[in-house]
Amino acid sequence: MNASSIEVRGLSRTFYTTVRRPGFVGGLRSLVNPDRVPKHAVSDVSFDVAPGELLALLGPNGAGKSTTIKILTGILTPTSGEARVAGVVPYQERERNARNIGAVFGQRTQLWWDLPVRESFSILRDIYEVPQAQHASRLQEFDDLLELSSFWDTRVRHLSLGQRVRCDLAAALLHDPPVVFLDEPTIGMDVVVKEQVREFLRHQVEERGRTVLLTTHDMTEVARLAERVVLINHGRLVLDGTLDEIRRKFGSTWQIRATLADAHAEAVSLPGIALVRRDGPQLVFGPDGTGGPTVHQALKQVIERYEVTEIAMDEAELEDVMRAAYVQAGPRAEET
Ligand SMILES: Nc1ncnc2c1ncn2[C@@H]1O[C@H](COP(=O)(O)OP(=O)(O)OP(=O)(O)O)[C@@H](O)[C@H]1O
Repeated sequence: MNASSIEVRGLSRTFYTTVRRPGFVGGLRSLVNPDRVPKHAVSDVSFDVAPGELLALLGPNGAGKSTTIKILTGILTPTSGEARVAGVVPYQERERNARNIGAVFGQRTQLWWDLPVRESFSILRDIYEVPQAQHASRLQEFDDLLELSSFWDTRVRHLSLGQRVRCDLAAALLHDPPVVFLDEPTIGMDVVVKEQVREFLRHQVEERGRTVLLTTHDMTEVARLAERVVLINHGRLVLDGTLDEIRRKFGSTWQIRATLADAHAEAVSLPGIALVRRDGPQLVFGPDGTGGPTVHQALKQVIERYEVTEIAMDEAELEDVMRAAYVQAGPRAEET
C-alpha cells in the first residue's frame, strides 16, 4: 500500500497547436506544411496528497489545473513523468482507476441528460456492481446531506445548476471511491448551495476519510476546506504549503489591537511582532516584516506577555494573500 493516495512525479504535458501563416499564400503553405507550436500546459510538476487529505490545486486561468486533473483521472496521457492514484497509474489502467476515483467537473455533467437523475444513479449502480442495500443506504446518506429527493425524479436537463452539481457529486461517490477529483465544483452556485456542498465535502473527508483534490477560484472555499494548497502557474509548481505557511509568506497584513489592564505597562518587543501604535492603554501590533508568526501565534504571544482586558484581530483576506502569491509567481498564464 502506498503512503500517498495521489503521487505526482515530474509530470509534464505538452499540446501542439497548428498556427496559420498570414495571407493567402501563407494560408496555403500552412495547409501543406503546418507550423506546430508547443504549449507546455504542465511542466515537471510533483506533489503528493496523503490519504484523507483535501488539497486545493490553485492557479490563474490557463495554469494547467484541469490538464493535471485530466491526467489523474485517466482522460489524458502525460508527455513525461509519472502519476499514481491509489497505487494505480491512471492512464495505463483506466478501468481500475475509475473504480478508485470519483470526479466532478462543475462545468459539465457526467449524468445522462435525458434521464431522471434516479435512473442515472441506477445505471451507475449496475456499472460499478454496488449491492442494492449499500446503494440504498448511500443514497439515503447523500439525500440527508444534499437534499436530493425533491428533484431526483426530474430529468437532468431540467435541473438548476445547483441541483445538477449536487446530483453529480452523489453520482461520483455512489461507488464509494477513496479518491475524489473536483474541478470547480461550486462554480456559479448561490451561497446557500455552496455552503451545503462544502459541508458535504467536509463530511466526506472527515467522516469517510476520502482523499480530495479540488480546483477552485473561490478563496472562501479554500479557506473553509483546505489545509494545504499547491499553486501552479504556466504549468509549473510555484508553491506547496499549508494555508498558514502561505499566509506567513504572502499575507503579512494582520493587526492585533490589545487593551491593557495597566494603561502604563511598558511595551516590550516580541519576536517577529512590531508595535505599530500606542494609544493610551491600547497597543496595536503588526508583523515586523521578518516573516515571523501567523496572526494566531502572535495572538498567543501577546496574551502571554501582557495582561489584556480586550483583544481583537484583523486578518488579511485569503483573497489578498493569494493575489500576492499569484503576483510573485509571475504574469498570469493567459497573458503570455
Ligand atoms: N487540448 C488542448 N490543446 C491545446 N492546448 C490546450 C489543450 N488543453 C489545454 N490547453 C492549454 O493548456 C493550458 C492549461 O490549460 P488548463 O485547462 O489545464 O488550465 P486551467 O488551470 O484548468 O485553467 P482554468 O482555470 O481557466 O480552467 C492553457 O494554455 C490551455 O489553453
